Amino acid sequence: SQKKAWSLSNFDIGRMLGRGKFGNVYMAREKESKFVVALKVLFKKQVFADNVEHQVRREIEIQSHLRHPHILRLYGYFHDNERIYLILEYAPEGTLFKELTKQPNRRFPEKQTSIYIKSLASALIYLHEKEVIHRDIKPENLLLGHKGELKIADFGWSVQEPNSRRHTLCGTVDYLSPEMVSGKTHTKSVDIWCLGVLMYELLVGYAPFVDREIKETYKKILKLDYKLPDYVSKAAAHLLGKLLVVNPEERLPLERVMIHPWINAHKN
Ligand SMILES: COc1ccc(/C=N/Nc2[nH]nc(C)c2C(=O)Nc2cccc(NC(C)=O)c2)cc1
Repeated sequence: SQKKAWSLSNFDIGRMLGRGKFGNVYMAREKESKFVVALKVLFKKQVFADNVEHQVRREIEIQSHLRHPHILRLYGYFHDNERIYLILEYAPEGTLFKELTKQPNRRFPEKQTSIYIKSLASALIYLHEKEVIHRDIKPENLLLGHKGELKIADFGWSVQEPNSRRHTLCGTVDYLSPEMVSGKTHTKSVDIWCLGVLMYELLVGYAPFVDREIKETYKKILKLDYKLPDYVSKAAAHLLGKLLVVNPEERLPLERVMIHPWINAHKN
């Protein structure tokens, strides 16, 4: 809902938060309200050169209509001759990836991991009700709010369900589901697979199917070839076994993830 027409003159630009392929993200403050946002600047030249204009339009269309505590808000957008500006929620703690690297042994305690996975599952239930598949759930695309709460960001790859990926992949292949590796059309269930890959990575410190060779990673994904270190609890191993399932139909529905004993163990 684009209520007001924004422009760069409405904002004081702060420090750069990070840089992406299509442009950078800056802290910014809206002059009248003093409200702090993140301004994601995309260069039109790069967007058109890589033919991802439809992806940017989709990111704007989808994210601007979403309202969920664990989904980063898109408040609005505007453009000038060279750039497209996305006015995004500011999450002070940065990416989950950065937080992961700061942990001892680069992995989270099981209780903290279960809180992140529960937040993600509830956001994915909301997204799936809106017929949106995210498809790119990984630590780099998850941000942390001021209370350390998780926020799904970067809807550049989300699509209306069902869909077959149109574009060549960029970034890691570690999160690819078997159906995406074998180029089959995929459904919302791809996000349940990614939830399993993320759960593994947060508990262990690296992704389950990681390998130096991409082809080896593909083979491991298709054969479900991963090892669980012995410090992973039985309850966590049980849930992982229900998420990392080759057949999309047999993956544990997100509603069942929400009530799994490991997810609610921290309740006591
Ligand atoms: C380098 O240390 C950092 C610490 C915190 C941040 C916070 N970023 N917060 C954001 N709120 N809304 C958006 C969108 C963002 C954002 O895109 N951050 C971002 C982008 C690219 C890289 C990173 N890197 C890290 C380490 O967080 C953060 C960004 C960088």
